[in-house]
Amino acid sequence: MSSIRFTDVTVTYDERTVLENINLELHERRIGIIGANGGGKSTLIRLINGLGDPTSGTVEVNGLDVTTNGKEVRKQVGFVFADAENQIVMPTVAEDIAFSLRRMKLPKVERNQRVQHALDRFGLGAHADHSPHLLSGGQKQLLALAAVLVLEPSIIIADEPTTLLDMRNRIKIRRIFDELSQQLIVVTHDLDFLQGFDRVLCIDDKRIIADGKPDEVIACYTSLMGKYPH
Ligand SMILES: Nc1ncnc2c1ncn2[C@@H]1O[C@H](COP(=O)(O)OP(=O)(O)OP(=O)(O)O)[C@@H](O)[C@H]1O
Repeated sequence: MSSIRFTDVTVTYDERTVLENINLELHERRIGIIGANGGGKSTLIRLINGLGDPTSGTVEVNGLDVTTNGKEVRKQVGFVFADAENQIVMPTVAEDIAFSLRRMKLPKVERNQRVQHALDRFGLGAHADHSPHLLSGGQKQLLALAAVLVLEPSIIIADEPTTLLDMRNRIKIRRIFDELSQQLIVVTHDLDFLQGFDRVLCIDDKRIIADGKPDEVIACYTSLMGKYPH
């Protein structure tokens, strides 16, 4: 299993500290991250593939410092954005999935097979030749996941991957996630989705305030939410 290590990580934007002195080792296969809006969840996961740099401290992925080895780390870490629209680069759904495979320089036959498998797996086959921009919000979310999973990265990070999905697709994504052998880190407000995960972290006020099995961390988060004024 892959390994991610945060050592004394602080992130400050315009003199406002968003994460403070985070020390963390992530080895488990399925890890969830929850917490209040604006708490620093996306900031934390973006550090794992160098989408942001720590203001101080280090983040390592499989022994590589992310700040100095960004390119190598990004080959190992697939990132699914919360706004799937950000990930669309090609004129058709099939080409969009194929695009991410280009840099792997696979033989054409294998590339086509992988694209077809991804289209089938995510129920997008009927839309293969359509413009991704014409897909529904949930279908775009499925496409964004497909385009990352097709690369088979050793770590997959997904920022709120189920927000726009109907129940059927949510169950489908959960099943796909359960079948993955890779390490998976999911930021979500969908607490039920985390049942059965190996570890959940709750982030609030710059720090990790709970870290453990889903039930105990969700209980902590629920009680925290109750303390906010309505
Ligand atoms: N590039 C940036 N420049 C300035 N401030 C930023 C930047 N990125 C994030 N922030 C701020 O950092 C704080 C944490 O944002 P972040 O997106 O990490 O929170 P989050 O826990 O993922 O929130 P949500 O649940 O709403 O998605 C927010 O107050 C946000 O405004």
